[in-house]
Amino acid sequence: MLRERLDELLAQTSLVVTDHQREQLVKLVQALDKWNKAYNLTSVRDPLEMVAKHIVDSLVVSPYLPQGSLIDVGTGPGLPGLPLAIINPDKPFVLLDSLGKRIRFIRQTCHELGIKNVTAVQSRVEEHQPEQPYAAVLSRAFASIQDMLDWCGHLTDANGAFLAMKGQYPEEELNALPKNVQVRAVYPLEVPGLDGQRHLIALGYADTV
Ligand SMILES: C[S@@+](CC[C@H](N)C(=O)[O-])C[C@H]1O[C@@H](n2cnc3c(N)ncnc32)[C@H](O)[C@@H]1O
Repeated sequence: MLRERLDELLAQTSLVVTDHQREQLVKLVQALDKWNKAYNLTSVRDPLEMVAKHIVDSLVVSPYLPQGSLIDVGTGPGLPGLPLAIINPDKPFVLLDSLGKRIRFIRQTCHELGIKNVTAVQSRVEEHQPEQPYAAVLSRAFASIQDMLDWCGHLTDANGAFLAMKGQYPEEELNALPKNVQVRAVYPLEVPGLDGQRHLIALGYADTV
């Protein structure tokens, strides 16, 4: 059932996802379902619903990821980072959350699914000191855009991007940003299986580009 639902939804996108990656994505849903009972990882309880709400909703961001390393801040149980890492196995991902049980879930799942391009970090984002600046800082359901910029500014450099996944177009949030913040792009996202609007907002600092 899970595999059929995943195939049905992916067929409505232009994403290229191999058979092996589809198997890993299904196993990720099964792991979320299993661990959710003890670890309360997500309020979505029905694994079939997770396919659209968590897996495909994460994957649709893939075409907009830049070259280089990415950090998913406030990743929770690895969303959107784990699905994206599965379909981009050559791209390095850091998945960061302050809650230990979520990071334990990510590490165990990477081990069981053979995911090699993920480093899971337990830390408050404000305290995380990267060895190298990340090419992009990504988040879903993490914070307001202003808070994301305030808390994550040290994670990237002049060329870096902030990629915020949002539902409705966040007009008020964007209008309230200071002048040195540049909205570089707004991508409306189509998520098969989900009603309602989804947007990816790409931001940077205007005086550093
Ligand atoms: C609403 S959840 C979203 C999880 C996931 N991104 C998703 O879309 O399902 C927000 C997550 O951000 C984490 N978080 C909140 N503030 C944080 C901080 N300052 N540093 C690191 N993680 C934080 C929480 O522990 C939580 O797992």
